[in-house]
Amino acid sequence: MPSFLHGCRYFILPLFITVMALTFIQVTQASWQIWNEIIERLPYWLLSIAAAMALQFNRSRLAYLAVLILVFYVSKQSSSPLFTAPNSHIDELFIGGAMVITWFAFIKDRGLFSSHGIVRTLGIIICLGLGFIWLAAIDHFQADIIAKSPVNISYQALILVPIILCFALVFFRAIWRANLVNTSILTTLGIWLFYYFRPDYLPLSILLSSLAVIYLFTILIDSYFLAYRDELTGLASRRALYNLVLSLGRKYSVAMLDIDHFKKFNDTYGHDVGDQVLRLVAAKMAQVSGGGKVFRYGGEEFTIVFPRKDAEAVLDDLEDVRESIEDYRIVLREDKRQKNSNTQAKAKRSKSKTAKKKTVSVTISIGVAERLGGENFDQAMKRADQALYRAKKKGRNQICI
Ligand SMILES: Nc1nc2c(ncn2[C@@H]2O[C@H](COP(=O)(O)OP(=O)(O)OP(=O)(O)O)[C@@H](O)[C@H]2O)c(=O)[nH]1
Repeated sequence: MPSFLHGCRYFILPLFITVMALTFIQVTQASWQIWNEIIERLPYWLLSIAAAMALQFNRSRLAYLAVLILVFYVSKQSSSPLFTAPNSHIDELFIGGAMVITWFAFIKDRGLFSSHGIVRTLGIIICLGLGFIWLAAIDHFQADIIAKSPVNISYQALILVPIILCFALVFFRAIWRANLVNTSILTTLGIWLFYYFRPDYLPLSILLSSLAVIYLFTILIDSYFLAYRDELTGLASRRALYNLVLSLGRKYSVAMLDIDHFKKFNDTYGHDVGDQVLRLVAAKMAQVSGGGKVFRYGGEEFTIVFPRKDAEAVLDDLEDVRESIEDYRIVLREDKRQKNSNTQAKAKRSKSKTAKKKTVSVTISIGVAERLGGENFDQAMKRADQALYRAKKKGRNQICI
């Protein structure tokens, strides 16, 4: 389960913005009616661009959804019998569509032009088919169900059953795995169902164009994070550091931080525990005071840049970081293989849970340097690196200028 902040960023905020934007568009309807002709064409362009971008950035689920929605829009706009025929099965189409969207919430992004592509196409056909089967079953057993049900159950309520189920599944998935793609898929289902229940609230062209814009934003923001965030620790990456350098003034300090004896630590506890420790140490560093900006430079090395500060001024902030890491007792997570062992072992473990909880700790060494007149960032960083080397030489777990 993601943290509250993570959930706000990837789930609550995007949904809130979407609802506010659609409400705003609805309220200001009168002012954009004159653009209707252009607005009706927007979904063709935006959905095609979203599909192409999603494909380019390996977001195949969004690519599929964009194409399916585009086909749906074409069918709604077209007068050809090929497209108007499904419109007489609107309930089936909406239930099937809801199932397709739900299925996409649970599968992974995979190459479109591979065996996965065939499986996904088959899945779409099956989900759409299930919509038809469900309604045929309702038609067939309706009388029986209504007669045997202890509560008064209507035809509409029976249609709602799979829709509510789909929505609940996608909703909880989006909370559990809070990321922009899952939130986009939830929004797709929300808009899909909203159009089914309230088709007159907003034109379809507006709803689908909004979806395309949401997909484009998702791809854009995801790509930004991919380029500028370190995946393991969630800190800004080295590329982001060099981006910051472009906007640094003349006065700043740079600190290089390195976990002590991390090779030994990895060798003793394994690489997975090493990763876990890297994440926790990074989280402690991210709390640095004094306006420091933290980056994962690479491996077990981190960089903190303090704009507009000299080295003396940041010593206390860095000392706080060093101490907080030294004092931090890291509780090791259970090994997955251990978790799967038999129930007897589990019972034994739970009995001595608190007693046997394994904790480890690490220390860091820090080298810090302020920019001297005429120096560029690399030169200042090199001196911070030399200071770090001195801190290691002097016995580690300390700061050197
Ligand atoms: N678990 C894990 N280990 C990493 C990662 N990146 C680098 N390492 C390990 O970090 C260790 C760095 O070791 P060294 O550079 O020899 O330094 P050290 O053992 O920390 O010793 P000192 O720096 O001299 O205190 C290597 O064993 C790398 O494999 C990572 O992403 N995850």
